[in-house]
Amino acid sequence: MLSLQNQRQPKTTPLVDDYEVSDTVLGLGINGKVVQCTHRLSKQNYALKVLLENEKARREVDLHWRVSECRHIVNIIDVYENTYRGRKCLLVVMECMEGGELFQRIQDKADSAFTEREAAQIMHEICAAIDYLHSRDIAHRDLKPENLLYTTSQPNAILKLTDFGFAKETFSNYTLQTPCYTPYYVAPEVLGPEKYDKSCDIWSLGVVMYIIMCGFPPFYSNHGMAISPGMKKRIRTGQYDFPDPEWTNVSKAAKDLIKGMLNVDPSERLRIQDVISNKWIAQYNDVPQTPLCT
Ligand SMILES: O=C(c1ccc(-c2ccc(Br)cc2)o1)N(Cc1ccccn1)c1ccc(N2CCNCC2)cc1
Repeated sequence: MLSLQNQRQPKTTPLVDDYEVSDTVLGLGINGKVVQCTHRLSKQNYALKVLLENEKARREVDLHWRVSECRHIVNIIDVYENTYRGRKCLLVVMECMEGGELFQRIQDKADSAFTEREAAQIMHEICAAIDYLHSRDIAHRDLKPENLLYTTSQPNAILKLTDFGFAKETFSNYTLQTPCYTPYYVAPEVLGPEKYDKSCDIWSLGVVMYIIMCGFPPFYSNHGMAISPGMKKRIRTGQYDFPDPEWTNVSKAAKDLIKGMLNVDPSERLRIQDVISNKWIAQYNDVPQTPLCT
């Protein structure tokens, strides 16, 4: 069902008329690569994401465009639909996030991590982005530190969510407005399959919070491989802990919040409203500045 949102239309004039495209690859998204480009008139630098035009790419651009005003989501400046080497492409011009990835900042901390208050502030910014999405019935579905970028490398930089390659609308196809089945026979999964898309964002949020607090993930394979049967089992059964020395001085509030997000039962798992209103997040300025160094 095509959503009746006032969808913006991509420009069909050549992007190269307005921007000079450099071959500096800034990153690789799920659906396409990101290069740097410069606006010819303002000389301003931007990030350009090149997507081969298809249904998936159109959905990514449509969903990202709808939420692009959020302060904690990478803004879309312009979208062009051009034919490039005989292929129809969607060219997405976005603000240039010169501060790099949250992943890099965590790695730069090497084996330590952030102070508990810095971690709470980072979580507050990510929660603002997820809350903006979930309240508009959109799930991101690929929340990870690599998709969280800083505007600049300054201390007051803003953290923003990007890469909507896996994003999905989560509206239920059975609402009071469209009772398309006789209620007697409608199956439970028809009434609300989508809620699990949103709750998988909360699980990822729990993993991200765990990593920014201690510098390593709650679930990992013991030989540093990507995934292993043991790791899958530990995720499915929620088998993780808060090992000393990294977690010795961490507040109970922070650990309880992680437990609420890493609940293996999606229907029991915290919702974004529970997380964003949690004291540890809401009053991140009052969170103790406990150094989380190992
Ligand atoms: O995969 C990781 C890993 C460490 C750090 C990260 C990491 C992941 C994403 C981000 Br964003 C940022 C950091 O991942 N492993 C598993 C592993 C095992 C064997 C060989 C290679 N890797 C890991 C390594 C060490 C620890 N420990 C350090 C000492 N205290 C106890 C925990 C925990 C996990």
